[in-house]
Amino acid sequence: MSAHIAFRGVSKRFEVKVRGSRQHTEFTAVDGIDLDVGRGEFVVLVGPSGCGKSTLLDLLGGLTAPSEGEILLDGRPITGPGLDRGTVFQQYALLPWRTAQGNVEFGLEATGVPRRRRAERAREFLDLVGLTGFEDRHPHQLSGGMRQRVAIARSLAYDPQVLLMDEPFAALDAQTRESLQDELLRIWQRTGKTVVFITHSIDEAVHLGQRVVVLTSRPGRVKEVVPIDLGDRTRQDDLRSSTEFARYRHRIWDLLHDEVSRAQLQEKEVVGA
Ligand SMILES: Nc1ncnc2c1ncn2[C@@H]1O[C@H](COP(=O)(O)OP(=O)(O)OP(=O)(O)O)[C@@H](O)[C@H]1O
Repeated sequence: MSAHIAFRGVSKRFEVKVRGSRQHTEFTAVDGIDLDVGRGEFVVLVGPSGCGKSTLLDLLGGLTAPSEGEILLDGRPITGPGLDRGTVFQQYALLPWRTAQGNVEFGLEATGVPRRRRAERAREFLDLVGLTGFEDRHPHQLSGGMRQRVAIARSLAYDPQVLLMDEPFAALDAQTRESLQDELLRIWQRTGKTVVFITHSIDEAVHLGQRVVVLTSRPGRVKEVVPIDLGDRTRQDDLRSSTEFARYRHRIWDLLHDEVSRAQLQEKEVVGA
């Protein structure tokens, strides 16, 4: 199961206090976002710090509502959180007192799946992320990469249509990160989910995305959408050192470079204000 996502003129403003006064002012985090993500597509969002990437994911998750515009999931507006969307954050967000198995089952408890079926399903998805044999370990007995695999298994087990990933591999070492990227691509191919993935890493964006959406500095707008045509990445050993990979990396770096400089200037203005 997967779903089509449509952002239609989405803006998000926050009320913020004016420093040194009781007054509030409006702060535009993202502005006029129009974007379609196809069923089963893997889209990566990149942009300078503070450009509104997490805000967009919160909107998709239904944790906040747009100030303008709407987000449609298979044509229906998102009005709140739901089991049709699963989220994986940078921090593992696992329950420390539950085993890997217990954490994955936890995700299923809200869905009304009977207990025995929950256990089977949890085992199935722990197997999918390569954790067979680790079912009974608690989070503190697992490595960072393994914990993130549990988080992915937990999100997939209740069969959401969309997987939302907010820098899920940012806290991991380079090798673990690369192997989890490959694993995620294999899981995506097997499950056919629509994936929206946020990262600060250009390499990660090129490696994972079928399209990379480059956002402008604050307020976040779509600067450019770059289609990445690298074929089936799971079948190529040394993709990251290929010339096409380098070309995409350079293209996105170019697009981001100006925006990052602008974002740094904005930060200086805020600090100096
Ligand atoms: N609840 C809130 N109230 C006020 N401002 C907010 C709120 N949430 C986010 N912001 C502001 O909106 C802007 C976008 O934040 P967001 O976290 O979406 O950016 P980001 O691109 O994910 O940043 P980073 O890459 O650093 O994680 C920031 O300037 C942030 O301070």
